[in-house]
Amino acid sequence: EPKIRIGIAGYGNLGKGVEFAISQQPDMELAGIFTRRDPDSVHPVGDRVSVYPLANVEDYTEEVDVMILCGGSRADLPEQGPALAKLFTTVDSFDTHAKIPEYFDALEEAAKPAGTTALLSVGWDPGLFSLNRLYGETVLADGVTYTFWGKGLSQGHSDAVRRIEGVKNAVQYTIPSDEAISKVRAGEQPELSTREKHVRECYVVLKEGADAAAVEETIVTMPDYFADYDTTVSFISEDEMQQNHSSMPHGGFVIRSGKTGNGTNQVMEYSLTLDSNPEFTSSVLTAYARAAHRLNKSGQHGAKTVFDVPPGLLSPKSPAQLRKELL
Ligand SMILES: NC(=O)C1=CN([C@@H]2O[C@H](COP(=O)(O)OP(=O)(O)OC[C@H]3O[C@@H](n4cnc5c(N)ncnc54)[C@H](OP(=O)(O)O)[C@@H]3O)[C@@H](O)[C@H]2O)C=CC1
Ligand SMILES: N[C@@H](C[C@H]1CC(C(=O)O)=NO1)C(=O)O
Repeated sequence: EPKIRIGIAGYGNLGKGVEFAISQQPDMELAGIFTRRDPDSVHPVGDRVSVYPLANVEDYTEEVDVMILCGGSRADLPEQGPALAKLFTTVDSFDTHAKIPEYFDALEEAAKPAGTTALLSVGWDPGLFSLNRLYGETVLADGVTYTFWGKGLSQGHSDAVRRIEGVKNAVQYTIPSDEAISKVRAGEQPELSTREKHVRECYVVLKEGADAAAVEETIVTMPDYFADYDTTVSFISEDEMQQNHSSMPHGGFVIRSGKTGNGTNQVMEYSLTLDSNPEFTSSVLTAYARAAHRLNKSGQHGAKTVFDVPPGLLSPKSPAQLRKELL
């Protein structure tokens, strides 16, 4: 079996994580990195990795089996996703939850006629948490589901703030409400609004001469990202950013508490504790790249989500080997 040739579109936290993840896969090789910046300004981990201008990506359709899209969900993927799905089988981590249906349609429109396969919203949320919410609500039909994130750094929210005019650098931490979590764990099945479950803390380095009040207002009112949350914004120096906010831990859990029989209590839980959000997310993207390649080869074209991917396709092991490992 020839190795699956992976391309990376966009070299940031995720792009670097995918480069690491590929090196852990026996059946994959990195065909190249594609960036909108000057390729000479981008320094991969591996010293023999080719870096190309994204503008020339059409020249590489014969060299790449699966392109993993590592751009930002708010400003990059809405344009890059459909454009690249016309050329390649793709996997991305699109996470602007409210816009997933319209993004799905745009990818379907691009991939179907092109005979490519576009796996969208792969990661942990959306992604593995989505799967576990589905398992919970289908297995425990009578019940309630809760998702809590953090305390940790949300890459989607951090990226969204970094794109605001006047912002030089930014990170966003998501903090869950301990009170809400304890009510859920006590089995109280509370009704919780978005605002009652998490608060968001942003740390921002401004560009020279930027208007702090205008940046703060843009953040706290940002639809789909901050408008529904209590959000604080602190302005710090680049030194403070480098000293205090260089690691990207995160995590969280999905919990389904329900009843079976004559009111028997049952609880399902899936949790993550991540020292590196991007490296974990990149590992999910890379496993799903294997599945995307197989789906495409079997004629499954168009847009797909994690709900459409049989789990066995993620594994480098044969179906026969997996069957031996069911228990
Ligand atoms: N579904 C999920 O569970 C998760 C989803 N995500 C998603 O992943 C997205 C990407 O996150 P992340 O990798 O942290 O984003 P980054 O900000 O690190 O990178 C986004 C893009 O910005 C460009 N870039 C990166 N570094 C620089 C730089 N120093 N100067 C200029 N441009 C730069 C790159 O494009 P180029 O190389 O072309 O310049 C890159 O593709 C997030 O927006 C989020 O939506 C993240 C985590 C989990
Ligand atoms: N997509 C998130 C992954 C999780 C984290 C999160 C949040 O903190 O709001 N929501 O979903 C990310 O970009 O890190």
